[in-house]
Amino acid sequence: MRDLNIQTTATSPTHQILQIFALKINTMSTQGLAFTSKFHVQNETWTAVDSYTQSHVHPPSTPNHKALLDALRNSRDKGLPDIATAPTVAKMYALQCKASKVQHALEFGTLGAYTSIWLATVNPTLRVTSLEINEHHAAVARENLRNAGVADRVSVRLGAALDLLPVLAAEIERGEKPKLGFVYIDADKENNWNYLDRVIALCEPGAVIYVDNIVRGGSILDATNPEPRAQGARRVVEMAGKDERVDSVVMQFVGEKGYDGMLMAVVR
Ligand SMILES: C[S@@+](CC[C@H](N)C(=O)[O-])C[C@H]1O[C@@H](n2cnc3c(N)ncnc32)[C@H](O)[C@@H]1O
Repeated sequence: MRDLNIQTTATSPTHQILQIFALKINTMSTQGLAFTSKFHVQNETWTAVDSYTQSHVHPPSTPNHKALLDALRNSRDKGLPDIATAPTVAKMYALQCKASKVQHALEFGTLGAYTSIWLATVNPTLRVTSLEINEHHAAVARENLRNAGVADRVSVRLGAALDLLPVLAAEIERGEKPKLGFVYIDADKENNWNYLDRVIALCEPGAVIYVDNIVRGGSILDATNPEPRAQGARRVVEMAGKDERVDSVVMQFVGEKGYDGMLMAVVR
């Protein structure tokens, strides 16, 4: 608890239930791969709940189960960092696209295309554009997308997202691509606000934009934290709250990847 400054007593229900460990612990995840928390906060109960619920709502018999597991394994084998979006969260994004009948989704930060594979496999007609600055990540992502059978609908673009965005904007402007119905911001956190600010104009009304890693184990509360990613989380929340183009909310969550949360902004 020392890292988070959360007030519980040794005998409080919160303490008994949560048992937050400041040390990294490895427990088996929902997909049989061990995850470690980015924020050094993991909890056996959170992981067990994810594991139990996912075994029912996303059992191994689900068509995309193997492709997702293969993508995680291949990414790990090829040396990508263990920072893919949690399975429950990625599935929630895929279901969000399904519920909103999204035609075109944009992701900032592809890594090994784990979320892109979720989006494209759950939504058979969805087109995904994903922006990635790291050449090796992009190469592994393309390989994973081919293996998952969705490479024809997911376009991984190599470069800095701020440079790639105007190219996509011109394509949308010319009518070569539909406006965006879903956006997932999960790249360099320092640019969270720059991405949100610039992408709104590319979205259709009602589009949903998520910004990941906002709560960061509670460290969003620390205004004095000089860490640029922590400041990036605070800035996007503060700026989105003032922005008349969107309605926003921050949702906290816990799970096998620890304690975090996302900003959701809906375009007016
Ligand atoms: C947290 S990972 C993305 C995880 C991925 N969204 C998923 O669900 O598995 C962040 C990725 O953003 C990429 N990235 C960092 N800075 C970037 C930038 N300026 N433009 C594009 N991608 C960037 C990193 O190379 C990394 O692959």
